[in-house]
Amino acid sequence: MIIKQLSMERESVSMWEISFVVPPNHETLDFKFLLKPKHSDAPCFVEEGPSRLLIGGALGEDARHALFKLDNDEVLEYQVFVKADRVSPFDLAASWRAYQDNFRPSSVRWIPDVSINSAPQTGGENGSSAGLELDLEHYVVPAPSTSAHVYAANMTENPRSLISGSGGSSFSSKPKGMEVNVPDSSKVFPSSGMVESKSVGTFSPLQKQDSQRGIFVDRGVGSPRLVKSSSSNIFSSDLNLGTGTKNSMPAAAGAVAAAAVADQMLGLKEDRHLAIVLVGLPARGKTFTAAKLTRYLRWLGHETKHFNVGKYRRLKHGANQAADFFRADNPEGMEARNEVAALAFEDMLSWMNEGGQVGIFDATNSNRRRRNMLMKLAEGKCKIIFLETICNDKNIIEKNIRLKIQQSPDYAEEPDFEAGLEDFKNRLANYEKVYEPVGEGSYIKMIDKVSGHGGQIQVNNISGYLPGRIVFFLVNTHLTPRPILLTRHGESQDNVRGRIGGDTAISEKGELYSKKLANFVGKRLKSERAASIWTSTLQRTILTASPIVGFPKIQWRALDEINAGVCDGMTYEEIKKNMPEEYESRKKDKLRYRYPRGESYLDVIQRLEPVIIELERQRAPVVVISHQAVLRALYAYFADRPLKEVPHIEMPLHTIIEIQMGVTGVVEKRYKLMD
Ligand SMILES: Nc1ncnc2c1ncn2[C@@H]1O[C@H](COP(=O)(O)OP(=O)(O)O)[C@@H](O)[C@H]1O
Ligand SMILES: O=P(O)(O)OC[C@H]1O[C@@](CO)(OP(=O)(O)O)[C@@H](O)[C@@H]1O
Repeated sequence: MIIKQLSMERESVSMWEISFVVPPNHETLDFKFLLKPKHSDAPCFVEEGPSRLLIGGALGEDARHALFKLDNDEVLEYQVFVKADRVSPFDLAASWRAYQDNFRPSSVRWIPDVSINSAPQTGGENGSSAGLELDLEHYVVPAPSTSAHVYAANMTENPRSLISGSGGSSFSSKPKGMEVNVPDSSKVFPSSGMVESKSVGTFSPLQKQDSQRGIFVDRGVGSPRLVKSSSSNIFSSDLNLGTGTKNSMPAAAGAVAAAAVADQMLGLKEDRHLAIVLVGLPARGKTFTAAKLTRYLRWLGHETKHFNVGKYRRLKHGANQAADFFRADNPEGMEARNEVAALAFEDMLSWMNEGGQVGIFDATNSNRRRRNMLMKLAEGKCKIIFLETICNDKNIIEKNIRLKIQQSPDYAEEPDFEAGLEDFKNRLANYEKVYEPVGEGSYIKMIDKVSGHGGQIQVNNISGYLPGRIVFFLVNTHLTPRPILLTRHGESQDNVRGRIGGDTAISEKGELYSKKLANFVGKRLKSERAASIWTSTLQRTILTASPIVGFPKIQWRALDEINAGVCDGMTYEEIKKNMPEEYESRKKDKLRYRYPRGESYLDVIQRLEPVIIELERQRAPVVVISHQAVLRALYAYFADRPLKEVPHIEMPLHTIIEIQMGVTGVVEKRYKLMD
């Protein structure tokens, strides 16, 4: 679209920009121009006169000037040349929504209209018409803040003993060169982290009180009872087998699979805590892998923490240590590095002693001496599995290194990228000289997992439920970038009536969404050959998927909505009235509450584990059309949200959540196609 301003209004060019607005029946594609203040949030103005028409997907040239009456009765007149091969209904609809919302342009659903003063003279390659290609951006709505762009190492545990006031440190001096720009993870992403109650199935003080009063109804996975009773402590107290601490393992009744709980009960004491010790040269994806594994295990209900020795080093010795600090023949550097490694490991052991289950210990740990030191520290306290990441592809390593210079706090204060690069390569060379691949103990080696061929996993001396799951997870994960689109079905007839569960068809509005979704998917995945559409086995998702063509559709029972058991088909009001105890129990603990003869959110998470593994394994895009509770659980995995938040995550109808899995982790984008 080229917009030419009439000469008399030249001075307004810096103040206004033109967009368009479409009346509510925008499917007919008539529209009006919209004059938007360029640099303020003030209301915008709709063009005077009759609507313009979009004919056959193309906007013919319209010689009519666009007239805008401003508040002060001033009239602005523009000559607008439309030069677009195609104007998308999506653009127009989005524009209408932007107008509808507050009668002002939305900075979120930004409309790539052409600002008056940057209009190209003629429609060349760089002309604005390109901006009018169907632009799904118009549907973008803000996603809740996530840690997606935060360097994973910054999200790891804060050193107990290096943080002022926590005491117990072998470092008595104040950290020198204290890193100032390490974001406090709780501030960046308040919800990152763990289930604060330390329990996903053990009773919390709250539950205990309630159960004593006979109110709380626990139908956690581990509970044998279905009847309303003060049953919450049956499972968990029996399982308090005694590390002698207040958070004794296992703490996962109702959350993790029974086999894991059994392992915790029957295994040796030291086997009840697991340390996954990363091994590898710098820039081999250790922190990346550690963060991903932490997210997976937490989601499954295992208490897991990520300890990054780099963070300890930065706090103790400053962020800008040059490559020499990492030389094996620099005794001071070696001592300092071993010291912070030991400190981080001790912190991890202390946390395990307080009930922590899996510690992910993230450092190079690249020679036997260091690993021996860790094994000594772990003796009788936890089981160690080394996880080595090996990469033989020079191009990938080069890319990783460049990414590291950009992301790592080590180079945050190095303005010269090339200087940073050289220093990091020298550091790497220092590590390479003394690197000894793992050959001892229990280990998992990930070799060339990032190559196009998927690489391989080597495993030695691995047993037990959790190590087995970890291996399975690692076998299936990869870094091929691809989008995963999550959406609820279009509005169902039961949604209209406020009834939960059921298996009704979709409403008229739901049908409209199914068409819009099909359009969206067609556009978004138009260049994807191998994408697939996953639905549940319930009508409302299958019907929502039906207008989508050109992609295989798969029905998963695991994607069916939370089973509301005896409450299926009721409204929340009816449950409150007829089964007040059930209603209250759910309100109190929506995560653990299990509907009589139905499921809890924790049950849903457990049954979704194969879905997560399959989503990790797929290399092509996947569209998941499912239900509110199920999508909350899936989303929580990708967004690294703590379990306690899962039942309360907003999961609106008619909105697509796009998860991009790629080299820097998980990035989210949301599109709202309609209300
Ligand atoms: N298994 C892997 N092999 C090689 N590169 C990987 C692997 N996993 C992730 N990466 C990539 O390596 C980059 C740098 O990883 P990072 O975790 O910071 O390295 P490290 O902790 O080993 O220094 C990541 O951004 C990711 O793109
Ligand atoms: O856990 P709550 O918040 O009740 O949400 C789950 C409920 O959402 C509903 C709608 O109320 O899901 P959906 O329509 O997406 O299948 C119910 O079927 C389901 O019981």
